[in-house]
Amino acid sequence: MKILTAAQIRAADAFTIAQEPISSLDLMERAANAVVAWLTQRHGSETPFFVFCGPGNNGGDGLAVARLLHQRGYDLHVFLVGAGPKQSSDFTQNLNRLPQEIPVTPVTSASELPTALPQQAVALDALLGTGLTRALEGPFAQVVDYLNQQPVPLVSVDVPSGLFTDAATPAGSTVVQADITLTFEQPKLAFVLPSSGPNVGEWHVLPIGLHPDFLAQVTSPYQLLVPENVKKLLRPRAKFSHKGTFGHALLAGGSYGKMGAITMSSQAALRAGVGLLTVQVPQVGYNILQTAVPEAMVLTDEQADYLTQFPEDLSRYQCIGIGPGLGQAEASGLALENLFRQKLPPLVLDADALNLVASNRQLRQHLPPGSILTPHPKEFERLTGPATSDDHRLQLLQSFCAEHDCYVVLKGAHTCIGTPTGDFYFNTTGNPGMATGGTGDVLTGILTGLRAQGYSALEACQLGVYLHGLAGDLAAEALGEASLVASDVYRYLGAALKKLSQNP
Ligand SMILES: NC(=O)C1=CN([C@@H]2O[C@H](COP(=O)(O)OP(=O)(O)OC[C@H]3O[C@@H](n4cnc5c(N)ncnc54)[C@H](O)[C@@H]3O)[C@@H](O)[C@H]2O)[C@@H](O)CC1
Ligand SMILES: [K+]
Repeated sequence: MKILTAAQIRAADAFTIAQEPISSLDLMERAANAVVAWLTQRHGSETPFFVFCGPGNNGGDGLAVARLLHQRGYDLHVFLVGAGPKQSSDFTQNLNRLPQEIPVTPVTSASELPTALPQQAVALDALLGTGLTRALEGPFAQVVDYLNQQPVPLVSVDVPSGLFTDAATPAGSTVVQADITLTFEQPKLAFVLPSSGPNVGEWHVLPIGLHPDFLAQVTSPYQLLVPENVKKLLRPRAKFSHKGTFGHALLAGGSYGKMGAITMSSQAALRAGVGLLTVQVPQVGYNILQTAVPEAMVLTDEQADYLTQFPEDLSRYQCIGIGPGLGQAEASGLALENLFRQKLPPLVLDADALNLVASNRQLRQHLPPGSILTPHPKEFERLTGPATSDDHRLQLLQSFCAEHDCYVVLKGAHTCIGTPTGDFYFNTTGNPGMATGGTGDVLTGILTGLRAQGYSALEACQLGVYLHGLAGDLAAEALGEASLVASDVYRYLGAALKKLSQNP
């Protein structure tokens, strides 16, 4: 699903209005009906709604929602901020349509607001949407500060007011802290970025029938990974297939005290469906691997406690995953340098393999093209230098992937896949329970297992990241978020694969 800029959304509105054709007032009515359908499914008519409207079309949405909720028997209170000569015509028309029984309070300062909203109420933020051009101040900022302190659910219409959708929101500015954001037709970039995402709360995309021709032809470097698209990547297993059909993966890593990491990667690669798995570990890992992962073949290093070499014949492997539990011994770095000089199958690099690459210019310069790197933000910044903002981090991601012709899976609440072509894919699965040691090792195993099966680097990233989060979601559903551990993620990988393949 494409993530569009505010300007593209305006163009989509205009195209729909001209081509469907539909008046902008009726399009607003459609948007308002979608919000009302969502709200009335979750709140009975005993819930009073307090609707805070700005002077533009976002405020117009709020007024239309207030009228439609009133028609359904809800108790409504409307507050107007900034209304006057600059109000939009659809706002004015909806204000004129508002039934007289709904109390309307113009607000020029916080003193005109009720001391506190009743606890059973829901507050609706329809102050400003995608038309935001500057940080909030004056009565807008005062009302937002007030709303953020109210002990009631705060639902933002389209966008939390004060949040810029596709540019950085100035630090320290006043922004609605929404519990829920009901956004129209397409998600916005700010929703998936770490500094702005928390303001959006739980977000839902409400279709309002923008013209499909426009949505099909508009281009955006930013996409969301949604099940409808990810599912198409899955390859069914043919009846006459055998273990050779599903590739042979090599995982390399582990060191004294860190054998769990490579063990979990191994489990994950197997659960991702790889046909054969060999694991290269220091000697300390031999018994551990053979016992914990009987399905894997194990090769041991000359060294007892850390890796100093890779197998000589690499031609039998369709993918090599390196890094989980590797450590940063100098000899391991030298082994990587030697490896990068050879003709290699596709690589997946994680954890200490990334730290070794970050601290060694030779390694960075000879990064094999087409590699998949899976850093968390700190590991990423070791590779690229510090990012000063979310936007800057995306720029660094784009230039790193282009320069090294590689795929970077930047891990986070909405993991972002950067590609050599400059396209970005944001994940939609996963939960805070996965913020626990070892889930990254599981991801490395999944990506290695998928790549070895013949999925392209981009397919493996999309499918792997999505399934990893989905497995975590299924695990959290069964076990709760707090006690979720990394091994639960690979244990639920089969269920995730099944769920994705059955998705309608
Ligand atoms: N036909 C359409 O265009 C549709 C628009 N929709 C709604 O329209 C919204 C966009 O509406 P608008 O473009 O009218 O913009 P907004 O309602 O977001 O903002 C209104 C106006 O406020 C002014 N403004 C910007 N920053 C401000 C600030 N910091 N303080 C005070 N005023 C400020 C600007 O002049 C802006 O045009 C969307 O977010 C969505 O809610 C929906 O009704 C769907 C259909
Ligand atoms: K809003």
